[in-house]
Amino acid sequence: MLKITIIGAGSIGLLLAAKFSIANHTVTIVCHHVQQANKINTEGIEYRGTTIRKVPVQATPELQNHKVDLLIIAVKSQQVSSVVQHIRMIYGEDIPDMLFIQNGMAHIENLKSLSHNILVGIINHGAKKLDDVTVLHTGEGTIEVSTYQGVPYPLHTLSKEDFPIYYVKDWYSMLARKLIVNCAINPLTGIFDVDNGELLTNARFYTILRELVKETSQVLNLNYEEALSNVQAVCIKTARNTSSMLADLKRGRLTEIDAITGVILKQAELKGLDAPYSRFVYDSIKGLEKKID
Ligand SMILES: NC(=O)C1=CN([C@@H]2O[C@H](COP(=O)(O)OP(=O)(O)OC[C@H]3O[C@@H](n4cnc5c(N)ncnc54)[C@H](OP(=O)(O)O)[C@@H]3O)[C@@H](O)[C@H]2O)C=CC1
Ligand SMILES: CC(C)(CO)C(=O)C(=O)O
Repeated sequence: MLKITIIGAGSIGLLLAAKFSIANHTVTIVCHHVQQANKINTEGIEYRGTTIRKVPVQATPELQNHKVDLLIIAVKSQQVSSVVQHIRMIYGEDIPDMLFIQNGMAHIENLKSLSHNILVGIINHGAKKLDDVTVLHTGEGTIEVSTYQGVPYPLHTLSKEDFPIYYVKDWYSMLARKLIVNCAINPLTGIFDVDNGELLTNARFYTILRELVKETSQVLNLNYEEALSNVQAVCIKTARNTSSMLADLKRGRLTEIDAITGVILKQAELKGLDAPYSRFVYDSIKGLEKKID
């Protein structure tokens, strides 16, 4: 059994903490606020999926210099930079193996200064934090992980039949595949205020979705047909999901648009390509964020 510390007690942090604790791993979750840590320590985490379970989990408001097998960084992309600095401050050079699970690709910039064992992953689950101790598993899927650098702890020990984790050889193509999904689904659901499935069932939205997939796959030099069928499959599988971007807008929070569409716009500029659909959705989401201010 592994010793795991999870930094970030939001939707994904709570989901992973509950699932790994149910599987008998020793999990500590680092919360941003002391009240949440206290609540988890007294009440545990309530996992709501096909079953409902109260799971005892240890929580702390401060990352501690404990030897663990794996440090999972489950914060939003824009929070990774300060979390990495904090990890360095607490652990010095003796940092445990780390797993970063953010959407998009912007967090990769923050990993370049580290010379430690690093895994990156993509989460194909839907999760929603209902309150400090309750997480709703809104869409069951898989987790894919890949080695970004070094020789991290083999993750197959964490994989379970009902919560599978697959190893992927090439981290870049794994993240690029997910990036196209997020570039297409997240901003459009945010702009139109619809669940993921409606991007397929509404013919006008679907036309725009296809153009976005065409444009982003061209910028990333990936096959359009494969990318489109992957995006369609995710829309079907997560048809009733509120995307994380729409959820952030509804909660009055900044979105991960810079880590998602922002990356495509930078790549397009470097390659001298036009990306008008991406530019449009980027500015639209930034405009919606301003409305929240
Ligand atoms: N939710 C989902 O279904 C999916 C999410 N993802 C990706 O997973 C990542 C995490 O998403 P999600 O869990 O939804 O995000 P949330 O915003 O729900 O969770 C992030 C948590 O990290 C906390 N946090 C921020 N900074 C720190 C810090 N310095 N120390 C400790 N905790 C901190 C936040 O606290 P506070 O709220 O106080 O800022 C928040 O509780 C994102 O990149 C997202 O795109 C991918 C697929 C699906
Ligand atoms: C796969 C998808 C689009 C599921 O909603 C997601 O990753 C997100 O919402 O950020």
